[in-house]
Amino acid sequence: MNHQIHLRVTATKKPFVLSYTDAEFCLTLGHTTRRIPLRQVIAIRRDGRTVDLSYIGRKKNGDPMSLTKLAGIVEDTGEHLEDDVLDAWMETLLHLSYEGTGVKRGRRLKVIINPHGGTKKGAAIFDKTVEPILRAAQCTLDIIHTTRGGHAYEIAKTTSLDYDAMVIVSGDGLIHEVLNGFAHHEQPINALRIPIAPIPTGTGNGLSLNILGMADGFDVSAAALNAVKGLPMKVDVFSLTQNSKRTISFMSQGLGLIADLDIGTEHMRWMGEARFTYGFLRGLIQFKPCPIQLSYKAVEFDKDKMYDTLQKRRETGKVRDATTHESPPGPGTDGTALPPLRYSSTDEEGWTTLDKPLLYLYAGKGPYVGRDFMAFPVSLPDDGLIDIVAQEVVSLSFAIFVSLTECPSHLEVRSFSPSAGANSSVIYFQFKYIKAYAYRVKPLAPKGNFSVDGEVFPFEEFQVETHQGLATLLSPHGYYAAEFARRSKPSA
Ligand SMILES: Nc1ncnc2c1ncn2[C@@H]1O[C@H](COP(=O)(O)OP(=O)(O)OP(=O)(O)O)[C@@H](O)[C@H]1O
Repeated sequence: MNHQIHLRVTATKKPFVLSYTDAEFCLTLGHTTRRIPLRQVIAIRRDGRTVDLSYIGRKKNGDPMSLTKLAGIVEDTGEHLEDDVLDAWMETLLHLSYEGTGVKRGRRLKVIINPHGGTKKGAAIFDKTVEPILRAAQCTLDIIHTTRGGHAYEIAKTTSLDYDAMVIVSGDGLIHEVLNGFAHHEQPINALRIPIAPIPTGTGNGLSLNILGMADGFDVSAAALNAVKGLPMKVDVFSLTQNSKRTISFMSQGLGLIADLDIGTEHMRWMGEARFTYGFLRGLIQFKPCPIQLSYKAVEFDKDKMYDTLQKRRETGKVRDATTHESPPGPGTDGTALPPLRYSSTDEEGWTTLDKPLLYLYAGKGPYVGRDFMAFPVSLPDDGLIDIVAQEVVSLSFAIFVSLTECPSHLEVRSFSPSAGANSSVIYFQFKYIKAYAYRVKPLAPKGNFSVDGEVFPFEEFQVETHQGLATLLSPHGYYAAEFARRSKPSA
């Protein structure tokens, strides 16, 4: 169909000319044309000859995304545009914008809002910015505000399974609760198939950064668009077993300096992100080895191979044709139980034990664990592996030297990460970077900090193993959006 519509919006001297191709919606006024990817068009409807169009876009490059609603009266230029032709034109536009990109129209969404997350603005941000987008896209909303810690866990545990996605208006803490609620659902496998779409209003919004990338990771309109138009992306999660209790972790487990940064500076929240810089410097001065023994069932140590696999995944991994989240259950599961654990705490075959003292241990999934902190740069959503970063004490001074020379402008915690920020790649240095099926930690001292997805856990023996593709996220890309460039190895 090759029609154009002339739409006179109040106060414009000339009518807008609306047209589209298979990929873009074009909005022309005079000599200026705005091109909007069809993925960003969320609604068009008419009442008589008045047409309303809604899309998510940026006012200018570099601006955050926002909802634009354009309403005007269709004008005939020469030949009369019949109503049925106009309807067919609009329907084709909607079809290309939804089904054409593999997305069902008018999703049924469960929305969980934590009014206490981050700066406590989640509810207001939802009302002002997110809900208008979801409503404009004619989604059906079932909205609930949490009233206490643990509430999101209970909601997820008992949720009906017929939602197209669960929209979490909060930070990573609530995602952790929801995934654990799903894991305790009477049909855990089916519950974990409900895709999660985070709206970043917490303190730590690592998942949103990984899904949307650094530019849009904190943009609530981009996140709302993802809830409307994102495609299901399978993602691995971990079972963490400690004292016979099994917890689902989706992002990270940290011990030593890394955990001290988060947990050990809780009382300094008033400092904002500066508390991490403070914690890092304090950790350096204290230079405390982390009293643990690490064992792992490794799959890959070669960082070049990891990088190449990452690139290949990004080139070929775009998810298409994923209108539902109903992939078959994994082997041996009928949806009524979590997959059984593959490794016992005494399993030794194929396991390696590291006998060197560590400054910290950080393991997880998803490149970013927080703003500008790319802990696991070559992490893949669904390789069935956990990325483990272990910093040996012996190489500390070299690591600091390298970190600081790589990122002279970032004299803070992010510089100390195995890979820091969007443009650096420090993984070639003295950090041990391992991809593994599983790992276990035995504390060698009674006291220490241990954080799981940012939450405090007891400093006691634990074991972690991966479950490939067990959970589901909504994603615009089908891969983690974090940009990561390899640099050449430093000369010895
Ligand atoms: N209504 C509520 N009142 C108090 N705490 C709540 C409420 N709802 C959820 N919580 C708690 O808020 C925490 C999660 O917050 P969020 O998801 O924003 O993660 P976060 O960014 O890591 O947290 P925070 O902003 O608190 O640091 C969880 O510990 C959860 O139990």
